[in-house]
Amino acid sequence: MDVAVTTIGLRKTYLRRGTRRAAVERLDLTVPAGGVHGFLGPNGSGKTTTIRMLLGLLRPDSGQAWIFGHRVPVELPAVIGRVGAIVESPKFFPTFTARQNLRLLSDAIGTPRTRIDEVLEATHLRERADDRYAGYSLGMKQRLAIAATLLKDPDLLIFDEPTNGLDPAGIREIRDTMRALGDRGKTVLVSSHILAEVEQVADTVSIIGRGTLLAEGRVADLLGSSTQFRVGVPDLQRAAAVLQDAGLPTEQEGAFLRVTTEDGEQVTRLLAGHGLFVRQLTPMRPDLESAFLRLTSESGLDAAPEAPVAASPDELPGGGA
Ligand SMILES: Nc1ncnc2c1ncn2[C@@H]1O[C@H](COP(=O)(O)OP(=O)(O)OP(=O)(O)O)[C@@H](O)[C@H]1O
Repeated sequence: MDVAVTTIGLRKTYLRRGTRRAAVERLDLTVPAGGVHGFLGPNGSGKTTTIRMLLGLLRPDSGQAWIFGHRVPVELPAVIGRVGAIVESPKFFPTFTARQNLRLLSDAIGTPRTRIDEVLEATHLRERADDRYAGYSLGMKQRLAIAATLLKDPDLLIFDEPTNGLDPAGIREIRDTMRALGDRGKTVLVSSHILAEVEQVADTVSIIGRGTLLAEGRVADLLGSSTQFRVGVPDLQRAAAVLQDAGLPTEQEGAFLRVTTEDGEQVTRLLAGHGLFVRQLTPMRPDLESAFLRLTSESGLDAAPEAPVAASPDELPGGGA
C-alpha cells in the first residue's frame, strides 16, 4: 500500500493553568495514498494539533511523522509543494471577485493562470467566479478556499473540519468536491467530529480519542455486520414477549420492534411459530457514530478525566503552543 502520511508515537503536550496535558499522545497514524481518509474524533481530541504538526506549524514533543516518505518538519520543503491545506479560514479580499482573488494568489505562488478556470470548475464556482467574495455564501467561501489549495495541483489535501458552520447543501457540496478529488487519485485527509458526514465520503478512517488512535481501517470493516433488526409485526406486545422469552433483547420503537441478534431467520421462525407473521424485517446497519461511541466507551475515554502528564523536556519557545 502506498502511504501518504505516517506518524509514529507523535506527542504534543500543552501547559494549561500550570498543568501539562497531552493533546496528542503517542499517535500512530497511517493515511493511504489516494482516496478520502477521515480523521475522526470528538472536539478536543487532538485533530487540529496533529494536522498543525504535520504542516510544520507546531513542533511535536516527540515522535516522528512523514509525508510521502519525507520526514516532517525537517524535510517539509521537499514535499510542501505537493501539499495543500486549509487549517483556518483563509483570508480573501472581500471586494475582489473569486477570480481576482485566485489570480493574485496564483501570481504569488507562481502557478500558471490557466489553472484558475480548472480549479473554479473543480469546485463548481465557475458561474459565480466574477461575483464579489463578500457576497458569497459560507459554502461558496469554503469552496473558494479549496479552489485556492488546488492551484498548485497538490497530491495531498488536508482539510481541518471543512464543513464547520455549513448548512446541509453546503456540506454536500464540500463532500462532493472531496469525493471527486479522491476519485482523481488525490489523497484527501479530512478531519471531522461529525462522523455521519465523513462516513458518506471516506474510503478509510482513523478514529482518535484523547490524542490516541482508537481504530483505523476501511469504513465498511469498522462498521462490522448488522447486529440489530427492525421488525414489523401485527401484535407488537405479544411479539416482544415471544422474542424476549427466547433471550433476544427487544425494544419497541414506534410501530416496530428493534431486536438485537445476528440471526434474522431466528426472528421470523420464532414469531411464525406463535402465529405472528412478520411483514417487515430490516437489518439495521450500525453507523460510524455507534462504532465511535462504542470505541470511546470501551476505552473509557468518554468518562475518564483528562489526566495531567509528566513534564516534557521541550515546551519550545516559538513551538507554536
Ligand atoms: N495552544 C494551546 N494551548 C493549550 N491547550 C491547547 C492549545 N491548543 C489546543 N489545546 C488543547 O489540546 C487539546 C486538543 O485540541 P485540538 O484543537 O487539537 O483538538 P481537535 O480534535 O482539533 O478539536 P476540535 O474538533 O474542537 O477542533 C484540547 O484539549 C485543547 O484544549
